[in-house]
Amino acid sequence: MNIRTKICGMTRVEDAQFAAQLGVDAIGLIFFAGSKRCVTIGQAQTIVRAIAPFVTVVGLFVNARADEIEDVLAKVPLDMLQFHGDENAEFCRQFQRPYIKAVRVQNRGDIETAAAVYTDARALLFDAAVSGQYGGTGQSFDWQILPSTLVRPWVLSGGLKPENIVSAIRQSNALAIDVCSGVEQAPGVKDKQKMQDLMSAISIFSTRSVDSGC
Ligand SMILES: O=C(O)c1ccccc1N[C@@H]1O[C@H](COP(=O)(O)O)[C@@H](O)[C@H]1O
Repeated sequence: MNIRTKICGMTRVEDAQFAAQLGVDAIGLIFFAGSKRCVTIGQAQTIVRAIAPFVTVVGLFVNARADEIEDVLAKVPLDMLQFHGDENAEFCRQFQRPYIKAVRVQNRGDIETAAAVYTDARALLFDAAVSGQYGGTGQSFDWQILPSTLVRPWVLSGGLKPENIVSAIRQSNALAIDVCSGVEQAPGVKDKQKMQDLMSAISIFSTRSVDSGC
């Protein structure tokens, strides 16, 4: 089992490049003015140009207008969209891009409802529910609330950090994680050591072999 990993809220080229070198599967760029990690189109273009191909670039939006998202898509080559607000399925599916829908989890019903509604989402992303905030809170939720089987691919998120990631994966059986504030030294400024510690911690789940034998 290899844990698919996204590190979100990149604002600096050096952080995105370092994450890519560590082997993350995806980086997230936040286009939401309410976030301390919000990037301009110019910043996003610079980051995307600087990272290696085959690292998925995810654009995160919160209740943006469709024309705002189209404008970003016309200028920044995003591979995937992440909707972290109150967007409905019809809205999410209009952009001809795979999308992730964030669900702020309070109870198991939230998960079941989202799975029934966002039927074409590439994945659901389960985050903590914090009153008045959409995400990036550093808060986790009760991982044991997650059902043992779920028909849709899903991503574990919310308050994940090097210190709790192994326990989070063990308790939730997550195959994919999204980490933002837990690997920062300040909002939008990633911490190299924390990113390294995170990737090192999840490497215990890796089944990738470096055996060069034929
Ligand atoms: O990070 C933000 O500023 C943010 C703002 C608004 C919506 C989502 C945001 N980030 C996403 O929130 C989750 C959890 O973040 P954290 O690890 O608890 O800090 C994650 O998916 C981020 O992509």
